[in-house]
Amino acid sequence: MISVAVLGASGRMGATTVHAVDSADDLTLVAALDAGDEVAMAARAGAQVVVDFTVPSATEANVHAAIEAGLHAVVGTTGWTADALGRVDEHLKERPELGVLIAPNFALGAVLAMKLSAAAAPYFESVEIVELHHPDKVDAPSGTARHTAAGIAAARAAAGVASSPDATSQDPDGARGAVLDGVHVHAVRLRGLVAHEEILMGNPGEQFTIRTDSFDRVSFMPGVLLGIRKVAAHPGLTVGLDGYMTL
Ligand SMILES: NC(=O)c1ccc[n+]([C@@H]2O[C@H](COP(=O)([O-])OP(=O)(O)OC[C@H]3O[C@@H](n4cnc5c(N)ncnc54)[C@H](O)[C@@H]3O)[C@@H](O)[C@H]2O)c1
Ligand SMILES: O=C(O)C1=N[C@H](C(=O)O)CCC1
Repeated sequence: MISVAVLGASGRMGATTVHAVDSADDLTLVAALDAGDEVAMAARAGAQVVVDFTVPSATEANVHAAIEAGLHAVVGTTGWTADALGRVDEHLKERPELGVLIAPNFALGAVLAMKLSAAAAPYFESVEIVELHHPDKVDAPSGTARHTAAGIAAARAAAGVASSPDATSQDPDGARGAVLDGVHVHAVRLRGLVAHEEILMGNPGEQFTIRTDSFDRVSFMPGVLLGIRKVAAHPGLTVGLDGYMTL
């Protein structure tokens, strides 16, 4: 039995996670915490693993507090920078037995979309990303889009592929979107959506599109539960759920 505490338990993802953990035979929910609660309360409640679905401004401090408290952490909150990941990596050297999983997207389709787009990207001249989310989301572009762009850029750099062609010389209003690691990313916020991403790739005469859709937050739960079950067996920092999967 794995004892689990959820941070951000009153939020959309936190509440869904509380329900999923409660419904799993091999997991026990020992604490459902939200803003104003200390992470140390999770340890006092007997948690072995904390799950963080909070806000970008709080998640790094929560992870450091979890490490201090001797807890494994499974993190879905977005907004992580390379510097913040580096600080967690450094902190974990003091507690080498602990695992921290930071996954921008736990939906299995999204994990596959990130993996497949990196595999395909060197074979296409042009690559762009469109991410589409509910309008209550606070960060843009999405963590998933950032991770997707980084994977695509690394794969293209390793293969020596040139930048996507683009003759745009006038874009006073930023219509070409954000550029992350050299990849254009467009963010849509629309009532009715949950979480969606389309990766578009083009060559002369052909287009290849990878699309992943989360219509409901239950789509993230198999990945979250996989993370909770495996985090103790993966000491150190892992970024991306694919680090726990054979793909
Ligand atoms: N990795 C994934 O698969 C995945 C999926 C969906 C959402 N997300 C991300 O998860 C995060 C949460 O999304 P959401 O839609 O549930 O947001 P939300 O706004 O519904 O919930 C956030 C909750 O965190 C609480 N909170 C704020 N500061 C806190 C703190 N210091 N300690 C504890 N709780 C705190 C808030 O009170 C709120 O209840 C976002 O960053 C979102 O992008 C990731
Ligand atoms: O609803 C959100 O917010 C989501 N955030 C993650 C992201 O930024 O990629 C994952 C999908 C849902």
